[in-house]
Amino acid sequence: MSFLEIRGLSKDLGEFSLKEVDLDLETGTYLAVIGPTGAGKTILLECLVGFYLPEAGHILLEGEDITRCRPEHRHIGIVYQDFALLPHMDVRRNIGYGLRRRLRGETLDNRVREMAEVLRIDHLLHRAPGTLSGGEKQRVALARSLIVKPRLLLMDEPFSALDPRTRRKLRRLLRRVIKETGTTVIHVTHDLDDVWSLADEVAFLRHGQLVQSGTVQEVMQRPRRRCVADFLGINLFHGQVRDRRDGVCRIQAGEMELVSTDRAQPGEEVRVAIRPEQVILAERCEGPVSTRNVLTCNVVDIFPENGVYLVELERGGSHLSAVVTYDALQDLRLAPGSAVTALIKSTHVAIVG
Ligand SMILES: Nc1ncnc2c1ncn2[C@@H]1O[C@H](COP(=O)(O)OP(=O)(O)OP(=O)(O)O)[C@@H](O)[C@H]1O
Repeated sequence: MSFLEIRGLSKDLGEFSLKEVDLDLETGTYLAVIGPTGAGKTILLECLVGFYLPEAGHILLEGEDITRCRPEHRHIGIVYQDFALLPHMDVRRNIGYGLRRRLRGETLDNRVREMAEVLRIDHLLHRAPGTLSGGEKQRVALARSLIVKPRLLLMDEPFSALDPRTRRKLRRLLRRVIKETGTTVIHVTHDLDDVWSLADEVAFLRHGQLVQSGTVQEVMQRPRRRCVADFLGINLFHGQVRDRRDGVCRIQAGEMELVSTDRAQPGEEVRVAIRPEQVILAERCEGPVSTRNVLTCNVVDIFPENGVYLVELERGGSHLSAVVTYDALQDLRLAPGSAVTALIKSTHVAIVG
């Protein structure tokens, strides 16, 4: 039995439906839920917290079937992108809100102060939410959710309204607090940095369906479906294993022959994933090199992206993306129509199924 078991969870909202989602989560695991906009990530969280009752399926938390439980009986916390603080209460009362019926006076005050210290907002307890910065509000929202020791903490894009520096600081703080408290988390995000720096596992949703889930390494490095690869910006090819010898497989993928250290049987149909940042570009390649994949390509297009450049290459009708810096772009004199050599280590050609 897993800590959280979601079985065949379906919710029909007319124009959109969540379709038979199955998911298992062990205690203390941090799961990131990713996927294109409108995939149903928020609706999944809202079914878990009890805002929506599913038409079919079950949610078992620590073995207890909570599918039809009222939200307040589930002991599941939720943190939203817009913080959802109570504007007429100061920070102290906001943080202590969930404990107000169980604790009073000094005991409540002490618990609030302890949690505020953990999140480094103890100097803000007297302030009204309206006077806080975005990062401060989000720390108050986290403190308010964590103080009740939820069995499960759900977060819906909690950092999206914050600037990149605040986001980085808050991620570090959150990682520490979550590990210290042993909280199990499901975090919906569009930011792949959240996935890399916080999550143990990832689930990818699309059109209301769970397409792939697994460890961060499995999903982020080895997408098994085209839609996941496209979302993550990873090259994915279909091919057939021609042979396997000397510890490597030779795979024919369209006009490209790729060499991989991963295992597969000769004749097997496989999918192969290559991360764009693991494609090295060179003007030409003369003489022997240790890299097993040396492909002469044409540059189709070049796009700036996050401070680097994405170079779209073509070889015999197959397309391959590579990432280069501005300096490399200049040094190699890359431009649409120019020829370039792509070098990929056989350890970076991942057979994903
Ligand atoms: N109450 C509702 N009735 C009908 N459709 C709804 C309802 N709530 C949400 N939807 C639709 O369901 C789809 C999924 O919404 P959801 O908010 O879960 O997507 P998401 O994956 O969280 O997207 P984003 O990444 O943009 O936040 C959307 O097309 C949305 O318009």
